[in-house]
Amino acid sequence: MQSAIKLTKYLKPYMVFTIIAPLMMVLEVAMDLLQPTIMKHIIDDGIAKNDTGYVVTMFGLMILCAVLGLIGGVGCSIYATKSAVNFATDIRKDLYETITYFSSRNKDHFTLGKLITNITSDVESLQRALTMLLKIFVRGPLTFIGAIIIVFFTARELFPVLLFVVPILAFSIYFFTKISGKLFLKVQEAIDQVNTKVQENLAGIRVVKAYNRKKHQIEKFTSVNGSLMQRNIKADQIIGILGPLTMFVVNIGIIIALWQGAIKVENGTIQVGVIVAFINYLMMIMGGLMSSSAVLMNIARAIPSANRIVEVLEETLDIKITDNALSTQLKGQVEFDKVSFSYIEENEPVLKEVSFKALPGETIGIIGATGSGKSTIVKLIPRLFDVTKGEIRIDNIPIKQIDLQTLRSAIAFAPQRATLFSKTIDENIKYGKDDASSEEIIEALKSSQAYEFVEKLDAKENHFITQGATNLSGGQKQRLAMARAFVRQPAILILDDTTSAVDSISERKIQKAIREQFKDSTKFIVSSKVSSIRYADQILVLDDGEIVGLGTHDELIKDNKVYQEIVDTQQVKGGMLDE
Ligand SMILES: Nc1ncnc2c1ncn2[C@@H]1O[C@H](COP(=O)(O)OP(=O)(O)OP(=O)(O)O)[C@@H](O)[C@H]1O
Repeated sequence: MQSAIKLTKYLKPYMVFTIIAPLMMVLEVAMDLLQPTIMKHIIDDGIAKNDTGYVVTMFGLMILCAVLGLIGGVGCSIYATKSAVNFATDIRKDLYETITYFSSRNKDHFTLGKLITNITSDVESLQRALTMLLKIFVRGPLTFIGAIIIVFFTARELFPVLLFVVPILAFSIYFFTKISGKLFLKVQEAIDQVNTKVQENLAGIRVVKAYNRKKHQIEKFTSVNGSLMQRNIKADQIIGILGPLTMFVVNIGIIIALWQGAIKVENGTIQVGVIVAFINYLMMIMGGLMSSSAVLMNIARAIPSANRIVEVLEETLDIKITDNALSTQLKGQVEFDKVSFSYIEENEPVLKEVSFKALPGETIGIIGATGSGKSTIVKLIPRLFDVTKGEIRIDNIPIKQIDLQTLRSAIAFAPQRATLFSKTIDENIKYGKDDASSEEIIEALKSSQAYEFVEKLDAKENHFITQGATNLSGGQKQRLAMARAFVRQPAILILDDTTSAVDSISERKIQKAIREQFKDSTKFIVSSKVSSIRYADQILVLDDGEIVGLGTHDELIKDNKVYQEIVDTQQVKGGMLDE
């Protein structure tokens, strides 16, 4: 419930709608409550006394009430929807923004399936609960209480029937709502599981096919889907009993009212109109109780959603934003000062006391065995993670004091896994620079050796990349990801193993382009291939998170054992593999 209260801040901008909606509903309920009483007067004072004028006047009053009720109902719907939809849209937007600030460590706290459920069905469930709350929460109790009061004053002779019917109705509704609330919670958990399975299976569809695991995956999906079905059936069956049961109780109430009413009419204690009005009010009481329980049920279902939403919104971001951070033009001198880093605090550091200095314009090659920490070093520069110990400085300023936007704008980062978006090639490249001209895009494509294949495509730069870039080869994806980095003309260029799927001739052309076009940028090239970093100004040799060698290729080959070993394993007669 606390989470739901926290989310009420999203209602503030729509307070006017949120207040008007229930007020309009009060108007509708008041008009509805008047109808049976008017009906009673038509029967007892109009029809029974043959007073046509009175009947016509009362019909007019009924129509007026109906119109006012209609205005109230429609108005309530409009304002309730405005409030709930805007409320949900703002929460969805904030959730999305928060998730975009998540570091990998933050993302690990939630599965992708959960985050998608969070941003879609959890928000939807809150929106539904709020709409119902604004529309029906006023209507339910008001109709219920209003009808009881009117019966007490206008049909007191039949009031004892209510004393019998209402407690049974209230207890049945409370009982079934409580049970079904718990069951619907389980349904929501099953929906989460189905979402996670679908997301996992679709993302890994090729692996599933390649390893012939289709049957296995279908079986797993069938199992979670079956569990969702069972839970849905159980919840729906329980809630399905409620409708007929309450109707049965009300019907018994009507029979008793007619029986008692008939005796009293015979005795002359009440008139027929009172019985008609009573039956109407009895139906209203049932409707009021049922709709109140539906709202309560929706609120009960929305509370776990609210908890999950708040959990994401309040996730402590790894990357802390400093107040008064510096926004300055960066030249690109990068210095690591005894930097240690652990992805998981209690685990052994992945980087241990790493120190080096890269001057603007220099090329730094980073080489080492798989898992030695190469990618981790470069991920610390744009603050995808923050160091655990030590300090990174750019242009002698600690990076935590540099405005994050300024820092990241000065860096072009092509990650190890080329990620492209389902947009055209042109739009994907513009991710690197919003206002890149066609000439700049072509230049970047040429530098990354992508131009040749792009030119052969029917739509050229407007070729649409499918989701997951399934319509491109691994090498093509890497070239486009590099073009996106190149178009930026950054102070710091980071290429994290971006040529693993690129042939050696193209790679040499890319290296040449980088040397010529990024003379002033500090360039970090991560690779497990000596041929990719051989001409770097400084090569960092990493072994198990430690720098075990720092120098040029010629220096390291003379006296660094680890580097020599790497070179030896990649050497073929007369030169380097891939050379
Ligand atoms: N997000 C993460 N969470 C936890 N551990 C991680 C994460 N990313 C990497 N690691 C671990 O950190 C260590 C260094 O990983 P890193 O990716 O920096 O190595 P690498 O030298 O770039 O390897 P490769 O050549 O295979 O790309 C590895 O042991 C890896 O398992």
